[in-house]
Amino acid sequence: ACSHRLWPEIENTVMEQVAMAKLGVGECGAGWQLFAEDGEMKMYRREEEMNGLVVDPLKAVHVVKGITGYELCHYFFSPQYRYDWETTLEHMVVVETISEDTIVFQQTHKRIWPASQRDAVFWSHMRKLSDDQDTEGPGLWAVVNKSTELPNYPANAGKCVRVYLTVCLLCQTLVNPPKNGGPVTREDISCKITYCSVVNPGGWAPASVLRAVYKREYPKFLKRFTAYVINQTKDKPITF
Ligand SMILES: CCCc1ccc(-c2ccc(S(=O)(=O)CCO)cc2)cc1[C@H]1C[C@H]1c1ccccn1
Repeated sequence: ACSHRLWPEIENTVMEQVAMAKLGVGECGAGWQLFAEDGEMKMYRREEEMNGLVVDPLKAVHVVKGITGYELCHYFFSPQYRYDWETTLEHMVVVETISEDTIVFQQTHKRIWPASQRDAVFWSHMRKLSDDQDTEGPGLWAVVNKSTELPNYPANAGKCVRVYLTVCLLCQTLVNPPKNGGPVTREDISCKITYCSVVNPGGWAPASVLRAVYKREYPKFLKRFTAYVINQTKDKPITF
C-alpha cells in the first residue's frame, strides 16, 4: 500500500482531516452555525460558496453508547454493509481494493429532486491513530474518503453530475471500567464521533435546494448509521 500512487495523497489528507476534526467548533472561528440537534448529536455548518456553488463544510459531533470507534469505522468503511445504512445510495462499485484498509469506490446517489442525480468516485482509507493523551488506550480510529479522478469513470460522462467530496469520520472510544473490577461490557463503553464533510456538488444547483437537502439528509444519515452499528454489534463481543 505504501508504494501505491495514491499513498502520499492519502497520508497527507488523513493527517490534515484528523487535525481539522479535532478542532472544536468554537476554535475554527465564529463561522460554525448549529443547524441540527438531536440528543447528543449536534450538526454545524459554515455557509461557503465557491464560484456560485454551495460547498458548505459540515461538522457533526455525537456521543453514542455501547459501541467502539473501531466498530463504527469498520461498518462505515466496509462496502458489504453500505446498502444497509446509506439510504441515498443507488449503486456502488468497488473499483479497486488497494489494501485491506484502502478501497476506491464509485457511487451513484439517488436523484434528490429538483437537483440532478450525482455520482462520486473516491478513495476510502481506515486507520488507527495514536491517541496523544493515553497511548495504551483503545485510541482513535478514522475513516477518510476523498474524491479522486479515474480514467475509467470520467466525470459527467453519463446521466450523473460528479460531486467532489472530502469526508472524515473520527471516533474516540471512551471506557468507564466497572467499579467491581469485572469485565468491561457494552454498558461501560461509548464512542465520541466527529464527522466532517465538504461536498462540492459539481454541477450547479440552487443554494436553497442544496442547503435543504443537506439539512434533511445529514441528520438522517448519521442517526440511521449509528443506530445500524448499535444494532449490528449489540449481541457481538466488543471489538476495540
Ligand atoms: C446534491 C448533493 C448530492 C450528494 C452528494 C454527496 C453525498 C454523500 C456522499 C458520500 C458520503 S460518505 O459520508 O462518504 C458515506 C459514503 O456514502 C456522504 C454524502 C450525498 C448527496 C446527497 C444524497 C444526499 C445526501 C446528503 C447528505 C448525506 C447523505 N445523502
